Amino acid sequence: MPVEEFVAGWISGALGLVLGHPFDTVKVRLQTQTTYRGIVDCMVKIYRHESLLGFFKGMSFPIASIAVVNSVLFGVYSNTLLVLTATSHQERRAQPPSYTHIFLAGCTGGFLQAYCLAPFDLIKVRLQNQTEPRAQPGSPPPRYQGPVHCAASIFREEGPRGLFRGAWALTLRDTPTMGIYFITYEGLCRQYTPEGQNPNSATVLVAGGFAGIASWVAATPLDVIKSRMQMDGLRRRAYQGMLDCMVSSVRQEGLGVFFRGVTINSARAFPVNAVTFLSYEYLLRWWG
Ligand SMILES: C[N+](C)(C)CCCC[C@H](N)C(=O)O
Repeated sequence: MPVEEFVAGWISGALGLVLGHPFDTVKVRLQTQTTYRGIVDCMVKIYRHESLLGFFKGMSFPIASIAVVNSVLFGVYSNTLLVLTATSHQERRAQPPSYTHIFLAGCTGGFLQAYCLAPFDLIKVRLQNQTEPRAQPGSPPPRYQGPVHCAASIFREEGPRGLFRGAWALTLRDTPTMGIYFITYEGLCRQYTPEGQNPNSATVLVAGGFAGIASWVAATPLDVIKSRMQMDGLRRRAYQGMLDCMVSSVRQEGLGVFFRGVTINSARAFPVNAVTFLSYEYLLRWWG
């Protein structure tokens, strides 16, 4: 099994992640809290109240986990294509796989990475939602002091299954939308590249950026439900399950609730995924 794809997936994922984390914090807050009037209001409040560091809450864990998550995604994607089409990464420019195969490989990668991502994503969301400023003498400490403390507290208070809260919603969110992700990327690359050649950097950046946007727009409704399920169970359970969460969110906030955070998600998705695909492609060409 070729391993370069796993390593390239890891490095490219980490580069994209740091760039996108501040957007991600704003997104999670807009989706789960009602105190902010919009993107700008949320940014100003985070900055005033928590300083620049507020934007980077919950980042250390994703950085550690992206090694597993993004390498599973890209590694499984590429190796599934190898099984389906019997072509290696190097051969795929000359013999491009069909869109059905690309979609299936993307869904497989998305499905498997969702399980690795679930506990890390839960901890990220819980930490991002702590609005307390940095510890000051005399002020009560925040509920979770850091990722490890957060994981241990969830384990203690909500049991081992608590670490997988929201995992179902996450899997449903990622399986089809990772198919969309790779189809959009390949489709745009093929559109702007003469047959048999490698796409140039500008094409890779733009195709990667739009792949990120397309898959995130499709993923946003379940992303909102996922974040809410993850925050549930902190004090008392508000939702009986995913369906109940959907129904009561729509009842209280209208259908628009499914698109909370879509603007900020797209603004984040373009640079993050442009950088992810560019570094992925170049690392593989460089090794290959
Ligand atoms: C499938 N879904 C839309 C959830 C994600 C697609 C892009 C994944 C990328 N690592 C990012 O963080 O943007």
